[in-house]
Amino acid sequence: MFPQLPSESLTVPPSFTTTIIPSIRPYLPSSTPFGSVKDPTLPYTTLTYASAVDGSTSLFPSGDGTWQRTVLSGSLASVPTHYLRGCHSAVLIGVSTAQVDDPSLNCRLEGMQATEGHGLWPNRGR
Ligand SMILES: NC(=O)c1ccc[n+]([C@@H]2O[C@H](COP(=O)([O-])OP(=O)(O)OC[C@H]3O[C@@H](n4cnc5c(N)ncnc54)[C@H](O)[C@@H]3O)[C@@H](O)[C@H]2O)c1
Ligand SMILES: Nc1nc(=O)c(N)c(NC[C@H](O)[C@H](O)[C@H](O)COP(=O)(O)O)[nH]1
Repeated sequence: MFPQLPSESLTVPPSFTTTIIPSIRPYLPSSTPFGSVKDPTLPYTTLTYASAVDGSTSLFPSGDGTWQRTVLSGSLASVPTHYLRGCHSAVLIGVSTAQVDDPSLNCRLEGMQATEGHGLWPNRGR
């Protein structure tokens, strides 16, 4: 059994504000001047994921045939995840993630306005 991903509000460590935010700010949608975007008619997209050392993003138990919610990262890694959620208009996930994780996809970072979940996922008939 894996522990649940943390659902409480997340405290921002001072080092995140002083070192991490300045390094990712140039890549955020709100900081990117239209002139540097190749095609401004396309959505500005940021890819974020957690992976194990072998590159896996989730357990897929053989015999079962379904994805399984798999906790790979800790609460410290949740801080940039939620910061990015707060900087984007929507979060796109796979349909299996919606089925297996039932994620809230909101921003629970202290000091950033808490947003309602605003996830999108491909339907593919499910
Ligand atoms: N670690 C993370 O950061 C992270 C993030 C989100 C979800 N997850 C986990 O991922 C699992 C579900 O993932 P999902 O929602 O993307 O599943 P999904 O089944 O909805 O989507 C996977 C898609 O990838 C396609 N695909 C499979 N192999 C391919 C290949 N070789 N080339 C091209 N396309 C291929 C499939 O046809 C399918 O459409 C859950 O267990 C969830 O917990 C992990
Ligand atoms: N950062 C991160 N570390 C992980 O170990 C892991 N498995 C994910 N993957 C995404 C995860 O599977 C969930 O779908 C959402 O992180 C849940 O989102 P909520 O907290 O409910 O808003 N993401």
